[in-house]
Amino acid sequence: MNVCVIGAGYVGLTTAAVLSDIGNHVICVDLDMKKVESLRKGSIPIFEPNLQEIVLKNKQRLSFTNDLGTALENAEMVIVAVGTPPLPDGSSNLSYLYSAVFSMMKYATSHKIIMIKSTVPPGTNEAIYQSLIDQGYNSNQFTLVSNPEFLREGSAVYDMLHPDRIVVGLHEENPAIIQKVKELYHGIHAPFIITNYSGAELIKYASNAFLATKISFINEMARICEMFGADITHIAEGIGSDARIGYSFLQAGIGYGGSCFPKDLQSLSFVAKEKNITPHILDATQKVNDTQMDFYVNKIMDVFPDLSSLKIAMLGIAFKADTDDIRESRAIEFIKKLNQLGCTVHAYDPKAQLPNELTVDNQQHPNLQDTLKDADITIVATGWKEFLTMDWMQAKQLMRGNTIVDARNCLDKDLLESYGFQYIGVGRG
Ligand SMILES: NC(=O)C1=CN([C@@H]2O[C@H](COP(=O)(O)OP(=O)(O)OC[C@H]3O[C@@H](n4cnc5c(N)ncnc54)[C@H](O)[C@@H]3O)[C@@H](O)[C@H]2O)C=CC1
Ligand SMILES: O=C(O)[C@H]1O[C@H](OP(=O)(O)OP(=O)(O)OC[C@H]2O[C@@H](n3ccc(=O)[nH]c3=O)[C@H](O)[C@@H]2O)[C@H](O)[C@@H](O)[C@@H]1O
Repeated sequence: MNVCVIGAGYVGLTTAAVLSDIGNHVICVDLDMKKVESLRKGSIPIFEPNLQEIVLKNKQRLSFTNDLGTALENAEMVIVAVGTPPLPDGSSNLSYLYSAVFSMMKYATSHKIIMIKSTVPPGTNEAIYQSLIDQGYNSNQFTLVSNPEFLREGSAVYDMLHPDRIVVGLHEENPAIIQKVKELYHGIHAPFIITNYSGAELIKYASNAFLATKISFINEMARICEMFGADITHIAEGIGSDARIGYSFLQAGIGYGGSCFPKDLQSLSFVAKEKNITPHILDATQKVNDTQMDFYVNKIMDVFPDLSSLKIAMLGIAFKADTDDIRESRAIEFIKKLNQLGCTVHAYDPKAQLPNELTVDNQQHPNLQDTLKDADITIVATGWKEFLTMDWMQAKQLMRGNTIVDARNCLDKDLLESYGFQYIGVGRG
């Protein structure tokens, strides 16, 4: 199928690459000239495992442009994957989405299936549909389909090739369009869930909210574990072995970050409150997440009441391992908090960069050795494999102090203690 993807970010670029890999002809359009130029040269502007390879492999079927008109010429389907970032009041900024949909309709000279992949609050697809009708477009010119995306950064290519489900939200029953969506994803095996627009929108929000709630739940349990000398990793194993609960998303730590969980929970809470529903669980989930950082900071300050003269090494800047994305990164929040307490932080990440505003008070190093040298405390804020497998005995020799803060509960506590480290995790007995 001939497809146009609007937006070449984490989702748009992965979508374009994977759809071309399974046989579609894809033109990906982005407003960002630099991004498009770099993609045309075969260079991927983000770090995402296997994405570079798949883009290069499919260059016969995958191209990039800034010109929406050209991108639309032969496209039967237009997939919209632009950002829907949070506004200060917690609601979603839908201006990029509206702008993308309405500018593409101005250029369209034939019927287009418009597939909304961006994450949007319930009611958005219906509102877009109505706006298009109000502006005089009709069903001979467009069919609007909601198709939320469930990929994770760090495994985006794999997730898109192996989804647990493909959700399709429609305005009304439309077997021909369902057939087209199946054709688009030909070769990808997953159950199709067909629903209406708000059903699809809410499946997406509810999935993220449920996963975030699992994280806040285990973080709250970790706090309780500390009071009773229990180890949260045993609790996670014990409850996870119940198939009704499952093992995933039960890793306690510094809380969830990233460009989606924080914004999607805020946005869902916002629309619920607008409809006079009090979102008790969503609010509690966010409250636990917002206070988890202080829980760690207080534990550190119990050991070091004055942090101001200490050298702190921060391993991990990205919001999680295997990505360069620093949006809503808890590691960055941690650094800001430590700066407020008078510390300078020496940071290292295999792929992510400190934002400019933090390079005034802190330093980023190109390797672990320089970061750890003479550190009083080392904080592991992101579970990169490099940190899990590094030689901690050597790290101890490089450091001045012997305190390890495991902000992801991802290290071997017993091994570190046997090396003479003082280990601070959360809920570790
Ligand atoms: N990042 C993720 O892991 C996931 C994100 N999502 C959702 O997907 C959407 C996109 O997220 P990301 O890819 O992370 O965003 P992003 O910020 O990485 O990429 C968005 C891209 O859209 C481009 N853009 C904006 N307006 C445009 C327009 N009118 N025409 C052409 N290009 C335009 C921007 O220049 C940017 O390159 C969001 O709604 C997000 O919530 C859903 C699942 C996973
Ligand atoms: O809508 C989205 O954007 C995406 O959001 C998440 O994906 P992502 O944000 O890439 O990363 P996750 O692996 O879900 O991690 C999110 C945050 O939770 C934290 N986390 C995760 C799991 C866990 O057990 N504990 C925990 O603290 C991570 O460190 C990270 O900060 C969802 O997992 C995807 O399904 C969804 O498509």
